[in-house]
Amino acid sequence: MKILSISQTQAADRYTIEHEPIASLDLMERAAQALLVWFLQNIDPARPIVLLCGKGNNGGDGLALARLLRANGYWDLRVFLVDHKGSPDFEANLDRLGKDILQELLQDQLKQEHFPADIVWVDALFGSGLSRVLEGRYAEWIYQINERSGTKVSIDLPSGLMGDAIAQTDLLRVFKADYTLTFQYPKLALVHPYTAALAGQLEVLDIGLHPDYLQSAESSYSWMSLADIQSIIKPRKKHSYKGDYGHAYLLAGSPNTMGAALIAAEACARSGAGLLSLNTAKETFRACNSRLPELMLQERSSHAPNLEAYKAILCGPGLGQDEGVNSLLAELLQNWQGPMVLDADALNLIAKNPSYLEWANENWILTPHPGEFKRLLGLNQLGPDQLDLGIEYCRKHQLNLLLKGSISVFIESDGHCTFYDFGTSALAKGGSGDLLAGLICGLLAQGYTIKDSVSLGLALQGRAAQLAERELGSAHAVLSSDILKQIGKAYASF
Ligand SMILES: NC(=O)C1=CN([C@@H]2O[C@H](COP(=O)(O)OP(=O)(O)OC[C@H]3O[C@@H](n4cnc5c(N)ncnc54)[C@H](OP(=O)(O)O)[C@@H]3O)[C@@H](O)[C@H]2O)[C@@H](O)CC1
Ligand SMILES: Nc1ncnc2c1ncn2[C@@H]1O[C@H](COP(=O)(O)OP(=O)(O)O)[C@@H](O)[C@H]1O
Ligand SMILES: [K+]
Repeated sequence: MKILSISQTQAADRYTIEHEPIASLDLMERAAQALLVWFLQNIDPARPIVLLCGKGNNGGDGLALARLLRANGYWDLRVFLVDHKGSPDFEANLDRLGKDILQELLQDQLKQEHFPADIVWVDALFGSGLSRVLEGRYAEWIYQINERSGTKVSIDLPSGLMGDAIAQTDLLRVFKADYTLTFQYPKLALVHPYTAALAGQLEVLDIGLHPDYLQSAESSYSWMSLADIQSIIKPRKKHSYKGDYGHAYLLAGSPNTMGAALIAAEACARSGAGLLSLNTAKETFRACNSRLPELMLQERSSHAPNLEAYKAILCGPGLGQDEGVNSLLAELLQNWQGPMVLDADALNLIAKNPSYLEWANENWILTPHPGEFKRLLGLNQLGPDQLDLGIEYCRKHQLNLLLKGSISVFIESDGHCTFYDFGTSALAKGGSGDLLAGLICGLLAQGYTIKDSVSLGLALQGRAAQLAERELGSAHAVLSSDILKQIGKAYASF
């Protein structure tokens, strides 16, 4: 799915109004119906709800939702208005709002009143019409609600978040949502690594905007949904042989960090790769054989072996950074032209030796977490321009970057970005990145394209983590070893 700019989003609304055709007010009603469905599925009708409504169409959505909530058994509602005057659709919905719903002008209540701890705050102050950073009373309200407890739900965009002007966003003047219910397409700020956390959990609601507009709109950002994954998976053939599924080669592990290599290796094997060789320190062979007997082990020396037999390579998990490893990595980077995943210490060694990037090509996939990404860019801190810097890096060196995070972004060598929201907080633990790198390498070995390997790798990692979480009862307790065991069920779930 394409991610549209704010001006394209507004054009999509206008196109739908003109070509469906549908009245703007009826489109707002459809949006409010979609919001209502989410509330019915997620919010207990007994909970107290406060809706904060601005004077534009985002506020209009809030008013329409208040009316529908009341009609569906949500009794404890209060509507706070910024103004009684506003956009035509706002005013029409204010007229439609039953007088039995408590309406107040927003003044000092947020500072002075006590609100119950289980309150639901609905943020309908500003959406895609926000044109500048919030100031004065608006900034003050946002600040006060952010300090309050309760569940916070933003309509379309958290107020204060500029949909696609990331550099202009002041992170302290944005409503901090637990959920953002956005219409039809994700907006860049909702998935961008600098601002995504402000949106909480993102839900994309279909409000039936005209598909022709989306088809013709140009965008270099897209959003992958789990529904897109099934078509990527290649079934395993009955009359097949291990040679049909590729031989993966891992340069990973050292005596103190063998776990990372073994997690990556097991993920690689469970992804379906036919054969797997691990080049690692001799002292670790016993541990490797007992943990993963399927492995073929190769003793590490400072020269790369003949690589002809291999289909894909992964370098980095638990590798260490000593001189022997460094020269071995350099030799591999220079000589190997096939698909290759570079993770962990391989990234740290590239950061220390930027001249290695002269050998880069479109078959390289670098998979940094934010710390590694900073090192690759030579920065102390990642700011609002981090995605642009990543795009520039990919174009300059003609390689691919997977920026990992709670939402991950895959940047291709032509600068196109794909965003993925497949994971869970169970993955916020050592080992998850090794597991992902192993999966991607195993998929590359089976002949999946670079993009499909990344997409399917992320989908398997995310779904397997969800399944492990379900089985163990909580994200807290999930280990990479638990996630590895769920890879089969993750495949079956698509
Ligand atoms: N069109 C459709 O069919 C559909 C649209 N939908 C909904 O409409 C939303 C977009 O609505 P919108 O365009 O009316 O803008 P919105 O975000 O409500 O704010 C505009 C108001 O804010 C003001 N303002 C701006 N910045 C400000 C600031 N820093 N500080 C203070 N004020 C500021 C601005 O005033 P001005 O800039 O003129 O001063 C204006 O009064 C979209 O997000 C979705 O929820 C859905 O119903 C689906 C169908
Ligand atoms: N809160 C989260 N939600 C979803 N995915 C997450 C979250 N935290 C981490 N991840 C994923 O877990 C992996 C962590 O990778 P990394 O930091 O390299 O771990 P390690 O080096 O310990 O293996 C990445 O794929 C990242 O996208
Ligand atoms: K909002």
